[in-house]
Amino acid sequence: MSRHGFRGEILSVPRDPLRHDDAIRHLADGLLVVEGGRVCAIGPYATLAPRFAGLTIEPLAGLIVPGFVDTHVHYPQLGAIAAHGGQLLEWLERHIFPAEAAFADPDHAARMARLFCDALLRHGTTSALVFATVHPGSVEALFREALARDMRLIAGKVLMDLGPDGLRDGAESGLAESAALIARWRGRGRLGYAVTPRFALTSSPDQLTGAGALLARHPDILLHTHIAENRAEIDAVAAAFPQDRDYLAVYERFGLVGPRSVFAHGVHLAPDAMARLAAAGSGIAFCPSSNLFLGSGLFDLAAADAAGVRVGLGSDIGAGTSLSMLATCGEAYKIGQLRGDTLDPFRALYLATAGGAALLGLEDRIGGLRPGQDADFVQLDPAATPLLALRTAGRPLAERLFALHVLGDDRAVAATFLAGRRAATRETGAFR
Ligand SMILES: O=c1[nH]c(=O)c2nc[nH]c2[nH]1
Ligand SMILES: [Zn+2]
Repeated sequence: MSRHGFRGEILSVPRDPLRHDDAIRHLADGLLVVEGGRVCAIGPYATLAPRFAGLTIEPLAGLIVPGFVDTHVHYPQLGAIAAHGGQLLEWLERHIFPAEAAFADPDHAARMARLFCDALLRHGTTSALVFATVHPGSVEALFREALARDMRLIAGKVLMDLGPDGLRDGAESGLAESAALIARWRGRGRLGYAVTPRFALTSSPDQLTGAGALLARHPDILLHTHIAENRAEIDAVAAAFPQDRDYLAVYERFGLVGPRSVFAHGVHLAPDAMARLAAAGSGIAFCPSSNLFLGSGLFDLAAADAAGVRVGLGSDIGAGTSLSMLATCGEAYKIGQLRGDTLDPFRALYLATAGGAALLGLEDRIGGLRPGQDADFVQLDPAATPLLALRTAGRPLAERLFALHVLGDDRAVAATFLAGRRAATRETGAFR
């Protein structure tokens, strides 16, 4: 197997800085050695290079970080980003359901899947947990594009037998379609499947029961849904499920709350629900730009941390306002400011990389640039714009990183590497 080296400034945060003093790995002049798509070695150039005589070494300017992990994003909503007016339930009806209905057309799904994968890579996102639509073809289209690029995507057909006209499956047919997708795509490339009920309001008890059974039957798949995002949504769930003590209890009753469950938002979870999530080993995708855009509320990261709930970051396009996980870190910081809880830039990078990987059960595979992990990484350009250049020149690492969060986006991603191969550059876009 051929080896290839990359030399540059390398930063990774493989463990949570909140819980580990030595979490930050910084190499001012580092060497990353890749073999067979995996990290073979990583360390200071001066000590590592002599161990790899004859190695082809490519210098990379800027800052090398692990590929970003977006733990909650809706690919069919890419064209509905920045839709004006209305909080969650109204926004879904007005903007999102019509956009998703268009995915009944396989050609549209194929076009949007291509655009989405290209866009993820241009933003430095190499792994993601993705909502498709109710149409099985929307998952097929996404998996085809991700497989062709060797991206690590986890996705699922949306279960919504109580959805609006034109965007509904049957309780049974939706589950059968999910099972068929699992059988067809499991184990191909770096793809994964998530059972994906939209939220408690759009699935019947029969469908939620079946979702729980499907999850129990397949120990390698995830559960991906929304929870406690918006006050009106929570009131509607309480009215629809009067026998359950809170929103989480609905999912608990149907066997949907476990160590492979990822819940988007959790903005309005009471301490008791946070504690139950932690005890179950479930995690939350914190989606700051979405929560601000829809006026949903301010996620309490400190409460999740105190309870011991695993957290990753999500762009939540189309409610989110940027696919960039750099920008998402910046938005998470602003929510922290409004809560009196200052988010450290290294912790933010952890949440956007190894923390997200852990949320998806992929901590051994991605997120930390550790030997043996997939060599998915990003070359950031701290001087991508005149303002970034002004703010980062000669500054300490923490300041440069924070400036990238607040001022950066896809413009600051010079190149994205998948399994050690250049998969996109700022100049050329993504390669197919
Ligand atoms: O942010 C969100 N986006 C959605 O598409 C959705 N559906 C249910 N709840 C949701 N929240
Ligand atoms: Zn969402």
